[in-house]
Amino acid sequence: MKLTAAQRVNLTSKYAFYTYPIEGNVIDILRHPIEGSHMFWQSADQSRIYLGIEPLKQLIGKSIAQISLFQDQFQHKVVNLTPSITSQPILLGGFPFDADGRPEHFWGKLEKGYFILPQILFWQQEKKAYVTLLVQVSGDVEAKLNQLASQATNVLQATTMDKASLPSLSSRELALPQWMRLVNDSVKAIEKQQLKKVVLARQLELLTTSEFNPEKILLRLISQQPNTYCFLLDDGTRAFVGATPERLLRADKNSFRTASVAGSIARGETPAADDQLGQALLNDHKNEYEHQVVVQRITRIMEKFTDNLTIGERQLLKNRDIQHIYHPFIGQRKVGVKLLDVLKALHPTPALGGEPRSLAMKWLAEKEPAGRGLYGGPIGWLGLAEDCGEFAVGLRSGIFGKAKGLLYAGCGIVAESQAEKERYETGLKFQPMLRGVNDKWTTNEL
Ligand SMILES: C=C(O[C@@H]1C=C(C(=O)O)C=C[C@H]1O)C(=O)O
Repeated sequence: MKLTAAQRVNLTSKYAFYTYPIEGNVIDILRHPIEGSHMFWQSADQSRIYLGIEPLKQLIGKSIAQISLFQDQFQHKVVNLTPSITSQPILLGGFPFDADGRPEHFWGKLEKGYFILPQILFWQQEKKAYVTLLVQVSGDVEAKLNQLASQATNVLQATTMDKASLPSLSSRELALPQWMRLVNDSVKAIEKQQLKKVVLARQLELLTTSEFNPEKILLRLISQQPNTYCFLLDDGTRAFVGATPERLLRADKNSFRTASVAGSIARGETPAADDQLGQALLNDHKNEYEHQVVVQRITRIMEKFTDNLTIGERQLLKNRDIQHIYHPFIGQRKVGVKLLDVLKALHPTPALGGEPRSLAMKWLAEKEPAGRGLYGGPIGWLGLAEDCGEFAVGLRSGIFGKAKGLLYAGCGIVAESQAEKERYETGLKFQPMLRGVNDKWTTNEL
């Protein structure tokens, strides 16, 4: 297959980029072996898919402010703004839940944030697939372009990986008694009115005698979990993989969108049972309170950054294994407000941290049994030329090495919480990843 250039744009005095239409779809490329650092991201409505490989830059352990500065510096160099936002250079990656939180060394280079500026970006919009190549304009540009084009072609033409058998697995809930005690201690702190809400996470360790294949886990998640953001961020040694239902922020030219997602219950086996569970969730005082804490904070923040903020109707967000209370938010961007300004103000919402924010973060950093790495952090893409992009909350996820994986799940604790019920709720939240690792497996077997 030969790539025929559709469009060349000299975006900056330093970079040019070339976009080519390709056949097929980007998800199928995941069936080919991909070496080195790369990231895949698919929006929950599947309207936008990215697969970035061969990074020109890796930005490791950078704060939101530092990534914002990188974007500013890039924008200052822009001499020719592309007419379409779809084929501009983007950063792909994730921020940590809390860079100052408890360490968890298993995350390796990903632990405190990891972004790539891919030279080869496969992307898909409205069912059409493209590849955009980013070339530095110095030296022999033609040779560099040819080199990248042949690398992209090799990936497109590689032989599909075998349908390897599912790995043999064992699992272990880590620090469970300690976590249950922490639920009780958190309830006491809430009763003393030190805290209003805090979200406690725990880990499930997976071990295999063979090797985990993160791409295959991702492919299973894509087919098993419609209506979720599916992602994989791989630095070459560790892969963070997940299928999250929660939008943190989407920025288009004129609007910002976010969502409150909090309050959870299982799915029912029949439509009637499912409906009954959904109604029970909507009518439950504890879950509604957990949700309202999130709505109030998000409203306060979004009012600062948008005009005409609209909060959509309260509804149920249903995923394969779990349903949540949910409100969509949309507002018009105020002039001069950047995506990352809003992201910094929103993260972490009380759906993942707690209320008040700083007290909850201190509580988690001191008391949670393990560090979260990128779990619960923003994961997504950022347009460098035009300030658009989308970040989801990195939930229903896990970090994988060759023979070990760590899954994470959390739940909101308020005064009415009971440790055993919260343990059950986190069990439900492990389920999507367990299914992704091995579709014959459910938490009932833990
Ligand atoms: C913390 C998680 O989920 C978050 C907590 C929820 C809750 O407490 O009900 C619901 C959705 C998410 O905002 C998780 O999945 O790990």
